[in-house]
Amino acid sequence: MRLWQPRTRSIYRGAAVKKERPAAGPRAIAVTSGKGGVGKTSLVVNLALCMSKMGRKVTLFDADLGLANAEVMLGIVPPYSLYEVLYGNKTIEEIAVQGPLGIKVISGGSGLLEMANLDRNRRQHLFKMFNQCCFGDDIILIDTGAGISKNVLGFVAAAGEVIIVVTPEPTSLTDAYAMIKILANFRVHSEVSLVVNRAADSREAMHTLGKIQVAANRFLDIKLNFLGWIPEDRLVSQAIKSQRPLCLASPNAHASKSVAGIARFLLEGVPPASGEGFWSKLIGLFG
Ligand SMILES: Nc1ncnc2c1ncn2[C@@H]1O[C@H](COP(=O)(O)OP(=O)(O)OP(=O)(O)O)[C@@H](O)[C@H]1O
Repeated sequence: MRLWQPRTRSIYRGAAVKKERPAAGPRAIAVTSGKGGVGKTSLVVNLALCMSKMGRKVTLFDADLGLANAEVMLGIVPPYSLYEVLYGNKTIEEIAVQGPLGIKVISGGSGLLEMANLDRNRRQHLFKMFNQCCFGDDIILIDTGAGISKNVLGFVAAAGEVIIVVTPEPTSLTDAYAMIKILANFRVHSEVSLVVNRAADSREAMHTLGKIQVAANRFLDIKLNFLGWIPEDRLVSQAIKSQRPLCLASPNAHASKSVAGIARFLLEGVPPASGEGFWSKLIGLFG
């Protein structure tokens, strides 16, 4: 499987160009944050649904170790996780659960911890199963979990694109910057995309973006792409409480419209170059 490299684009949103999916396989996008609780899972879930509404075949890989929040937000209960694939004779297809609008959900669960202990044959086997399960997809969205652990960085490194979610809070900014710094210093990605969540208004969003951009320009060799901002919206919390994703429960909410805009931008931007496949890279990194 091959996947796309991050896009080259200025920090400000520009004219969108229709993007075609490469024949070789899905585009893998890791969504991460540095700090926890900034709205990463909420973005992944709603992005997946918006992309599905736009006619794309989407797999959501819940790689948030121990916190299967994406499933809770979607109101689904996958009976199995990657653990049963590794130790219980299940295939990835068997553990994948159909979510709303036909999105496919793969739960990493405790199997994520076991990936580091696989021998060569089992790694190859797992890679083949991932490929079979996701080959026909357009997009794999990965909810990586927060922090800068080996596990999170493994998923971020394996994906062709990375989105970092940041809020205007100083702690979120600091942690997002720390993540960007690691990606830049270890040359994991030459560019990353940013989404500012929970901003009071566009001014606050731009201010937040500006702070990261100034520091990155000064100290880091990495390109930042701005995908958009999502306002503070009480309907986000209501949707989570009712376990009905925001863009389905309240498609006209401000936050829903913002996520839909981000999905459009991601799908209709400039086509990036192909790269190595997400699953093979991931399994190599963990092996
Ligand atoms: N735009 C928003 N407006 C208001 N509240 C929001 C918004 N986005 C997220 N939240 C709230 O923030 C909380 C955390 O959201 P979420 O679980 O998506 O974050 P996370 O970054 O995935 O967290 P974790 O690090 O635990 O995985 C939720 O309770 C949600 O209601």
